[in-house]
Parts: sequence; structure tokens; C-alpha cells
Amino acid sequence: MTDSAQTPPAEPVLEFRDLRVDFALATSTVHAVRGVNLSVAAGETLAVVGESGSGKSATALSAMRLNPEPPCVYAGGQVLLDGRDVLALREKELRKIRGARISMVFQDPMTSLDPLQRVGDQVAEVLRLHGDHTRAEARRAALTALDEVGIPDPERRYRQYPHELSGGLRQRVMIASALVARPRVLIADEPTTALDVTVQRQILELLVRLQRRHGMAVLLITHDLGVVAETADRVVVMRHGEVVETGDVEQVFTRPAAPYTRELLAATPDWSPSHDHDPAAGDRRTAQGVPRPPAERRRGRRLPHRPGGRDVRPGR
Ligand SMILES: Nc1ncnc2c1ncn2[C@@H]1O[C@H](COP(=O)(O)OP(=O)(O)OP(=O)(O)O)[C@@H](O)[C@H]1O
Repeated sequence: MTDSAQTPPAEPVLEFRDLRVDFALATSTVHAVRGVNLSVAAGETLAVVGESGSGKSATALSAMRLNPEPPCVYAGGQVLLDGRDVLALREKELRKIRGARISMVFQDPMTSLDPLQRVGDQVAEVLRLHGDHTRAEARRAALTALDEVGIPDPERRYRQYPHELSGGLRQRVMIASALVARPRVLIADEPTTALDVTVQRQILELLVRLQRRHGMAVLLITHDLGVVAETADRVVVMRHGEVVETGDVEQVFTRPAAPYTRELLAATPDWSPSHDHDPAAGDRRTAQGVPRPPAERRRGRRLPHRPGGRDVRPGR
């Protein structure tokens, strides 16, 4: 979320170099990621879009070496986090960086939160795992994190279990635990897909705010081109495990170079953020969570209005 016109490109925090990821199945091998190169700098949001099965999640999970092995085989390339190849680290070293230097928010917090543990303790545990925090310090930091992600009455919520929270609050808890250790990189894989309309918007606004405040590098995986237009600095378009196009969001959306990007944009004629939302009209575009951007973003990033058409989730 930088102004790329004014700020020179910063050093990448996370860099994928010719990454190749295979899934070795019983009768065949899926070449899920076929030589992907991309990088994200501090304070930057890079969106990854593409049809279902194009290798977005397999790429993102590689940044934490989280693809299940087997069947996953890292068949080539590097994933450099602050210059160190994550794929060459031992499990013990990986545990140190996961959650501390790089963390991830998934689509469904119910699968990531422990149903039997109080949510506040789950946030505090990240610090207990990674730092030399006392129990009291970790608790205080967790309360601050819950407050920062906009959870009202954090003292009370701290003691609750995941099932006692709404989907939106659970996603906020996930974001709090992803960010409590102040990672350099946040990976958000369809972070709002499971949420309802207004909550989607709130969560995206929250991510934008936190990203700006902490200057993290954000890798955002989404099917929603409206979200990309509003929140990302650059975009990578993937297809069949390869990057087909990459560039500044405005440039890619207004002057797409690859035929596939043009198809993707044509299949989603309503991605422009310049529409007004009318919930009564059942606006599917907004139903996928286009956040209302801060004023300066609206000024800087207004993209051409494309009247008509319905939003189609590419590849879905
Ligand atoms: N754990 C796995 N085991 C076997 N195959 C997998 C596994 N994970 C991914 N794949 C395969 O790798 C390819 C890329 O999948 P990936 O999940 O990265 O796509 P995606 O672009 O993130 O899709 P979606 O948008 O639907 O999440 C697909 O063919 C998928 O079936």
C-alpha cells in the first residue's frame, strides 16, 4: 500500500525465485507451480490472482514451507525470506520463523483456531512460543492485539472459546494471532471469503490499516478483482502454475498485456471500485468484499468505471 509513483522500490522481504512445486499423487504428478518468480517489499501489498487450481495457494504456502510433504515435493527454486532460503531450513528453524517473521491468515478461522482453548490464550501462545515473554507479558500483548484488531471488550473476549464468537470476530482473532509477534510478512489467503458482506469489508479495511501501521509486506491471494483494485500495489496473474503477467495494479487492470489477464478482467466486468454499493440490489460485486478505501487511495487509484455486467469469480 505504497505510492509507487513516489517511493522507489524497496528491498524485497520475500522473494520467490524460479519456484517449482509438485504434488506426487498415486498415478501422476501435478506440477502445481512451474518456475514462479515474484517478490514483495516491506510496506507493499502484492495480490495474486488467477483461476482455481492455478497454483496461488501452493505458491503462498511455500513461503512458510507449509505444503503437506508428501505429497508435495519442492522440485526447484528458492523462497528467500530476508535473504534466507526457507526451503533449505530445518524444521526447528522453520518453527522459529513461522508466526514470528512470517504468518498467515486463512479463509476459515474455525479450522485454524483450537476449539478447546480460550481465544486470548491462543494469541498469547504465539509469543510464548517465539519469545522470552512471561505469561503476564504475553497476556498483556495479546489483549493489546485483540484491541488493535477492533475486538470490543478484549478482557471478556480473551476468555471466550472460538464457538462463542461470530465469524467476523474469529477472523479478527486470527489476524491478532498472525500479527502479535510483528511479522515482516503477512500472507492472507482469501481472508474474507467465508464472511458475509459487511464483515468482509470491515476485515479488509482492518488489514489495510494494520499493514500501513506496521509496514508489513503483504501477499494477498484472492479471486476478487475489486479487492485487488482497492488494496494492492502490484498484482501477479497466475495460470497453470505460471506467472502470466505482473505489474502495478492500475497498469495491469487498465492496460493488461497478457490475453489471459484480459479474459480474467472481461469475466469480471464490475471490478472497478468506483461503483456505489446498493445492498438492496443484491450487488454481488460488493458481496465479495470490496472495501471502502481511505480517501487518498480513492483519489490515487480510481479506475475506469465499467458499467453493467455481474461479478463472476474467475475459475469458480
Ligand atoms: N495437498 C495437495 N495434494 C495434491 N494436490 C494438490 C494439493 N494442493 C494443491 N494441489 C494441486 O495443485 C494445483 C494448484 O493448487 P492451488 O491450491 O495452489 O491452486 P489455487 O490457485 O490456490 O486454487 P484455489 O483458488 O481454488 O484455491 C491444483 O491442481 C491442486 O489440485
